[in-house]
Amino acid sequence: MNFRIGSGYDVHQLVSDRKLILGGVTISHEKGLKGHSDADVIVHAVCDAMLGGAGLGDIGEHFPDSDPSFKGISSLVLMAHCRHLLQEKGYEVGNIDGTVFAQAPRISPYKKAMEENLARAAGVSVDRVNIKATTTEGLGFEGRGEGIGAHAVVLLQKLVQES
Ligand SMILES: Nc1ccn([C@@H]2O[C@H](COP(=O)(O)O)[C@@H](O)[C@H]2O)c(=O)n1
Ligand SMILES: C[C@@]1(CO)OP(=O)(O)OP(=O)(O)OC[C@H]1O
Repeated sequence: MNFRIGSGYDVHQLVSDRKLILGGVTISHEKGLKGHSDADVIVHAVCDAMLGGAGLGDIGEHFPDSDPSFKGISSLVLMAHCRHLLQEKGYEVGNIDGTVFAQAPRISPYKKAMEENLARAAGVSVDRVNIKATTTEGLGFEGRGEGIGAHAVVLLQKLVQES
């Protein structure tokens, strides 16, 4: 198979005593996301899409939250590891499309920096990464500012064998 596709979804709770890190960018906000790692919800969704596309399970299976070595870790480090797992299966990232569901803060000023960080971790050029954001029009847990959700789709392509 030359191509495979994966999807990922994640949610983290917004709490007062944490930094808000999205796509590897620290964003000034009164609350941050709670988690064992840096709780970078969009990177987690991308990791799950990478792993799912390759038939490699999910992020919690590879990086359990019971493991102290992952406490506070940058999720971009976990994503770079996912890239190596894909390589071992003979795949590389084709493109990444992700969506952040957040009533606040405004994500658009940070999208470019997020795309650059994700591209670096995936080992692809930045034109292969797209990050979108949407409010939920005040509805649901994201709309009430209780948490942030993220969804991602990742295309995987077969690595070209060098002759
Ligand atoms: N946290 C967010 C949410 C949305 N945006 C940008 O606003 C535009 C409109 O969003 P809707 O809620 O009406 O879908 C859209 O272009 C989003 O990129 C944002 O920057 N931060
Ligand atoms: C990333 C990991 C690992 O530190 O922890 P969290 O930051 O809590 O994130 P989550 O999306 O709940 O699950 C994956 C985890 O095992």
